[in-house]
Amino acid sequence: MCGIVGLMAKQAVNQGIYDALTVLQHRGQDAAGMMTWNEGRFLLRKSNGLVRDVFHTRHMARLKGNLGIGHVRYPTAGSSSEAESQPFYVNSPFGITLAHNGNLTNSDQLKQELFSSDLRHINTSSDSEVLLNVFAHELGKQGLHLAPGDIFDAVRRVHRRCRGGYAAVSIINGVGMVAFRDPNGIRPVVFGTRDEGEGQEVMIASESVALDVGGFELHRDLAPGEAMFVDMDGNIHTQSCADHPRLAPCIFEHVYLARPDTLLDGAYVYGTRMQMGRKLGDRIKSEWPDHDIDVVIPIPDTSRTSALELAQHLGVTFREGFMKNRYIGRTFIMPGQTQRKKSVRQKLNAIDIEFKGKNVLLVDDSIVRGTTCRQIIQMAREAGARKVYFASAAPPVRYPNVYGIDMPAASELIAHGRSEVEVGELIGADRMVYQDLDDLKAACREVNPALDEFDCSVFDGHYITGDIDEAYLAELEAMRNDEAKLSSAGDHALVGMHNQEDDID
Ligand SMILES: O=P(O)(O)OC[C@H]1O[C@H](OP(=O)(O)OP(=O)(O)O)[C@H](O)[C@@H]1O
Ligand SMILES: NC(=O)CC[C@H](N)C(=O)O
Ligand SMILES: [Mg+2]
Repeated sequence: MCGIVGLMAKQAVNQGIYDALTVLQHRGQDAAGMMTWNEGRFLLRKSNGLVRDVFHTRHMARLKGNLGIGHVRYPTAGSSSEAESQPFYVNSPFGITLAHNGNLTNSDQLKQELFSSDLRHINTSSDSEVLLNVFAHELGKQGLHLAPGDIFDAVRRVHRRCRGGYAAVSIINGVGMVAFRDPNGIRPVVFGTRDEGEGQEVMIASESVALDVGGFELHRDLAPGEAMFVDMDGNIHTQSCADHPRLAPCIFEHVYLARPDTLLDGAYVYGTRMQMGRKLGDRIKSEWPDHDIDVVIPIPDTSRTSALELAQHLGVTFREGFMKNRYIGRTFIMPGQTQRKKSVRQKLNAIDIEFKGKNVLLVDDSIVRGTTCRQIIQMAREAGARKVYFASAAPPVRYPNVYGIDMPAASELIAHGRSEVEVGELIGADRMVYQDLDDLKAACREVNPALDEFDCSVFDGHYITGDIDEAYLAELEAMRNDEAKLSSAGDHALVGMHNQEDDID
């Protein structure tokens, strides 16, 4: 769940891309990058860090041009080296740059094919570099003069070759901007336009909030398997490029990943989270009608929307019992468990008077590794709570994610192989309440009834791309568990080939 943005405007795009990336920062805090296109040349700045730390005034001044793409990264493949931050670039054919949100599940096989049949070299361990090269190779078959149909044909072959979840935005030197979404629509991507008197300007982004901030009118989501091409005059061309498209978006976007003010596949995330709160309230009403909850307390930030609705639905007082340090980012998407653990207490502090002598129901949007809830329950007890109950607006997370969320190791998931009651005992709760998976789906459908299928793999272990088996998951776990990532942390010292001398500071 990285964030991507593409912008074609009538004036310089650097500031517009920067602003969009800051709005998408919640999708990736590890690295940020921007590639602009100016008079036939690409200009790049990318580095590890938050948007505000990566782009300084001197970088912004050099990122010239009316066309560009940007990325905020939360790695799910390869290393966290700067060299694997995005956008990526390849010189043939034409000169192409690409930014990707998602994760390819057949990237090893593709890498092999790229080398042995397509005569292309992949220089990093990033699956995004693989995706770019597959796209480049397929475009190369279309000849020198690209019509929209040529680009769509190339994307069609990309879909045939690539497996997994992917939303990508790309610039082809001198030709235009391209975006495409995987045939299952797992990862989100939307587009919109703005006209400030000089003609149509186009923005493509992971979430509609980026368009809101830039003053763009949202047109719609890209459909699963659909590609979009914006020519150099700003004309938009779209075409479905998948053989069997079906919409099965990642339901975890609604649970945690996306901002509440985002509209995803026709459903406001704010609305779906409210419905999650109501459904959870219903479950408490039916399974625990004689509950003795005095107060409902959210665990900021993401659970707030559901917790407030749950409290109202139950008719119980809602109170903000934890104060959040606004200068600490999201803990779940931090790279290592030590950092994640330390950050919970740095981020959240209890307000004693809301806990003293009370039976509190703490509500979180989800429990993944259990890092947050274990410490929060402890803090609630230290603050004087009599009973500490815990509710999760999502069902138990029991299976790894392979489509762009960094949950690669089942053994690190607190609910893996455990019942709901066992999780409650392990985290030290006096009672545990989880959302039911059918209720979670129903919560989303209540906001947009057209949403039929979802990728719910982290909850039900069903991988909709059909290519995931035990061996794949075992290999992924071995490669990307926290310890393995820690031992490759020295990768930060790698030299990135992308850096121009004046990019390095
Ligand atoms: O069980 P865990 O492994 O701790 O993961 C789940 C927690 O992590 C997320 O919070 P985060 O701090 O990332 O972001 P938020 O401020 O948006 O809630 C999520 O909202 C849960 O609180
Ligand atoms: N979270 C993502 O979308 C990650 C994109 C890509 N797989 C990377 O690791 O950079
Ligand atoms: Mg949270």
